[in-house]
Amino acid sequence: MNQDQLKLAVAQAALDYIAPKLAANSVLGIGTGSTANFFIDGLAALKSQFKSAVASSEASAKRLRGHGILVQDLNDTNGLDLYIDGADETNANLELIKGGGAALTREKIVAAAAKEFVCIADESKQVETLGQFPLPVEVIPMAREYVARELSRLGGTPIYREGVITDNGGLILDVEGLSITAPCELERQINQITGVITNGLFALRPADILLLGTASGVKTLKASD
Ligand SMILES: O=C(CO)[C@H](O)[C@H](O)COP(=O)(O)O
Repeated sequence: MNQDQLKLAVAQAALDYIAPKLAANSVLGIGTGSTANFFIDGLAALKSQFKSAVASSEASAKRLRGHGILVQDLNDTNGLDLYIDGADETNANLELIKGGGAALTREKIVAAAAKEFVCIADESKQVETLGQFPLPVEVIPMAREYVARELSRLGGTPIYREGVITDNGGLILDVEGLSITAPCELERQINQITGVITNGLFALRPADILLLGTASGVKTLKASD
């Protein structure tokens, strides 16, 4: 199976996982990226079984609406039942790096508001220690170089993702060369830097369940399985 086939398989597994949990008033948080897109396309068939979706990006909102799924503003909901999204990296604790698609801040907000976070990823995303994938950090534009200097002091090499402006008007620095052995601590530390909107570590709010696409089928993993 190639990577796209693995992504499709985990998207289908996520649809099977959430289907029995859906109710007429369910509001779903929906992520961003190619794996999430497979999920959104499959979700169209279930649209009569839940109320609405809150999207973690304008791109996902557009795709959801294209399938006739009602998209709500998070502020108009009373929280989310489930959040389904991909990841750039995951470790055994289901701590993640996200933000390869520059949607990390809204993804983190949607994750925070959700009762259950279902992560869907192919096996290339599984690592022992987070940090092989450069850690995205969203910053206020005028703080870009200041934040970059502070991130260098933490031992990383920040690279400005040129030409990218997030849905929030922020910029992205991708921090290379980090070996993240204490993800919660680093997540807090980076968020303390003035000018940082948020960073792509999902350790303080990790996934609750990981559906991992492997050559031998989709595995269902919980933290430290
Ligand atoms: O965090 C994300 C977007 O900001 C995505 O979940 C992450 O980049 C994975 O993307 P893909 O499913 O295309 O591999």
